[in-house]
Amino acid sequence: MEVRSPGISLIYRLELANSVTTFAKVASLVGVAGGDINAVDVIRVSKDVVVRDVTVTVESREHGKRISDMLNSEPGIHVVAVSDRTFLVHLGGKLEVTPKIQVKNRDDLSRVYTPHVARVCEAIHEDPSKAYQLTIKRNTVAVVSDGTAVLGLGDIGPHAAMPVMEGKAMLFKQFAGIDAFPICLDTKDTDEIVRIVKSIAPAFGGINLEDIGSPRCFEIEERLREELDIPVFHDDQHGTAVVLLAGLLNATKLVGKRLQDCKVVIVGIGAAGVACTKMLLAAGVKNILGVTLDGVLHRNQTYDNATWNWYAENTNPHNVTGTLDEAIDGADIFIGVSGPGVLKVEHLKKMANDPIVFAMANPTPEIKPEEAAPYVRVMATGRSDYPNQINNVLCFPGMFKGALKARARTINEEMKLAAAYAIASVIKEEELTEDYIIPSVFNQAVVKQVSDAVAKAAYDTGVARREVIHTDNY
Ligand SMILES: NC(=O)C1=CN([C@@H]2O[C@H](COP(=O)(O)OP(=O)(O)OC[C@H]3O[C@@H](n4cnc5c(N)ncnc54)[C@H](O)[C@@H]3O)[C@@H](O)[C@H]2O)C=CC1
Ligand SMILES: CC(=O)C(=O)O
Ligand SMILES: [Mg+2]
Repeated sequence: MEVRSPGISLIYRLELANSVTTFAKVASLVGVAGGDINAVDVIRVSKDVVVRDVTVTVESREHGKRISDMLNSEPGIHVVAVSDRTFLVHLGGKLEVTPKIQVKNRDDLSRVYTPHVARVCEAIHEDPSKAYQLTIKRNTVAVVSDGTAVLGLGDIGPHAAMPVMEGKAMLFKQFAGIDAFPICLDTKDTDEIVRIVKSIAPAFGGINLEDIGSPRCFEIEERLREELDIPVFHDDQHGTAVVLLAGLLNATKLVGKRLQDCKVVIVGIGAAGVACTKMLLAAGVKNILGVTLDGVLHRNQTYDNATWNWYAENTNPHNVTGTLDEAIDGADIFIGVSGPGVLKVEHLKKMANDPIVFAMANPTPEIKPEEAAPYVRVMATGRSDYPNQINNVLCFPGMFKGALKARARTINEEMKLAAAYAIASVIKEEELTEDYIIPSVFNQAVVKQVSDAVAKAAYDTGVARREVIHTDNY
């Protein structure tokens, strides 16, 4: 397995005194310190000094700081500033609202705004379904979070959640042409979240719930699904489950096992873990074991968490007890949706032949692919810098594109299964390899096939509200 270290890209702005040092000296110092110079720009030249921006890949923030301190201590080198290229990408946020038409004169003004806009308002008042034709509703999704389960970072709050939600909104637009608004709520109260989302729903054709901690996420989604007539989709549950199933369909095909016959161990029985389990049960898998921080969920115990009681009743057919150490014995498939470092090499050695490991915690997986490589047949993570990225971004753009296209009132099981099979089918049987069980996010066939399959499933199951699909409009 080819593994690349992602590294951190830093830009060092250096003032170099001409009489004392040279850029060659800088390059040598950075190289010896383990930095990898990727680019050099001259910012300013004078008789005495040259100011250069030197872009360096470093292993960690600490490594970057050591290089900065080392350069600063050298005669003739002054580190003016250090910027992290990732932070630069986020400067001022990643999104803006752009009007589709320009207001060039009073006539335009009177049409897009008062007085003539009033006629459009009245038309919608008379027939609310016209909101789909005359407002942004038909192609707009709210990405709603309360910041309580952001990636694997936990409850970091609504302000800190914004970069992720802006990122999701960017992906909606880039991959599916859907306009999405990041909305981070400063409340963890279930009733209040339901009330707020219902109140903002008129502007949107769908609601993508994101990074809301479990078990509250289950009730929030369930109530919103019942009370709203637009699709409500908790991405961390269903997006993840759809992509997981797609990956497993291909991985099991590759290793020559029937998914239904596999023993599957899932660690992290939160939003993603519960939904992945339900998806696998729906796909016919019988032997699933769920592992929490307290061990394997089993029927001899009653849990405070209602979902875990359901889980214990519906999984673990042999009523295994203990920890991951016991659960992993003879497992064909490991699914990690928990946190970093949960899976050890010792666990891998106990798995059945041709182990399949999906270590999906973000940003740091349950085991590093380079550590697992000698012991697994198929390895996948949630990250974009390793092969086999099992990430819900393969699902949500196409899922909503299909649902909006059909003007579906909900997203049902059939639409999710259709999406999973569509993602899996992007890779032809003869193309399948250990490092290619799931298509790239950048493969344009993904959104097309997913959205077509989802829209078809919406029509087949009677939840579509649009009579004819005019694909050109989207
Ligand atoms: N690759 C992907 O597409 C996705 C990855 N994820 C990742 O999965 C993880 C969980 O996400 P959510 O389910 O949304 O969060 P969540 O907060 O709903 O659930 C996480 C669960 O994992 C448990 N957990 C944490 N450490 C554990 C350990 N060492 N052993 C057993 N259980 C442990 C927690 O107690 C909690 O029940 C995160 O790291 C997230 O980034 C989530 C959604 C999509
Ligand atoms: C990918 C994603 O949604 C997560 O890690 O939470
Ligand atoms: Mg998420």
